[in-house]
Amino acid sequence: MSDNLKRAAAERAAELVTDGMRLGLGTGSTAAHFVAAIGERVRNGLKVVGVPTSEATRDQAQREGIPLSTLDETRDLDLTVDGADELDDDLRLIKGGGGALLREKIVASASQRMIVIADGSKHVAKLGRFPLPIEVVPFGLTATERAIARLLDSLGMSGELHLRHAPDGAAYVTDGGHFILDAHLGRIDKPNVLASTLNNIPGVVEHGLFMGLATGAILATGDRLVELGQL
Ligand SMILES: O=C(CO)[C@H](O)[C@H](O)COP(=O)(O)O
Repeated sequence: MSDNLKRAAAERAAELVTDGMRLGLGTGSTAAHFVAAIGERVRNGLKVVGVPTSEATRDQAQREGIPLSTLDETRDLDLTVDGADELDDDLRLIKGGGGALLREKIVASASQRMIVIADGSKHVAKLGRFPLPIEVVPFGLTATERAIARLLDSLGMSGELHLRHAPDGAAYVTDGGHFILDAHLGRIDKPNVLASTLNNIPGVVEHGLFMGLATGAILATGDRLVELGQL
């Protein structure tokens, strides 16, 4: 996706922000355009407070001069704007390509509205082409991996689980100190069932299926912005 398309979706989302809003600030290259757009508006007098979904977003928002808070101080958010790796017609998402799924899901869950910003190619008929990130505790990694594989098998799904690595070759570690297993499933026929059962496995901290959280989406295609759900 070209950076211009990401920016276009992000700038449309920034138009939804009004004085006094408590914002969830997403993570990733598309969300970074939103944070930049809000930063510019803050420098021009907009009064908002942001709760970042990752240390990377916190650093960027601080550089932009956006006043920040935590979910402990600011429990209810008005609007979260975040990217996604995939979304379907029902606004069900796969997130976590950037590794921030746990905080992203906590922040989205504390928000009245969650708007997804993405390019049109992320809009799919069926979720699962993008590997599903599953955040797991390092302790008992192999046992957790086997339990996930058994669950997938019992749901009639197959696919490989790959431990995510950082560019230096070491295991990728999330902001919460966990590992990520990327589940290469190809397609997810029943995302609701997979989402609820994955959470029952000890060792699984969270997964990248976001069900019933996004309320709207702004998708940038080559020549226009497509809006889904409620903005
Ligand atoms: O879920 C995410 C991070 O955990 C991102 O929102 C997702 O990976 C999309 O990123 P990008 O906007 O860079 O394509």
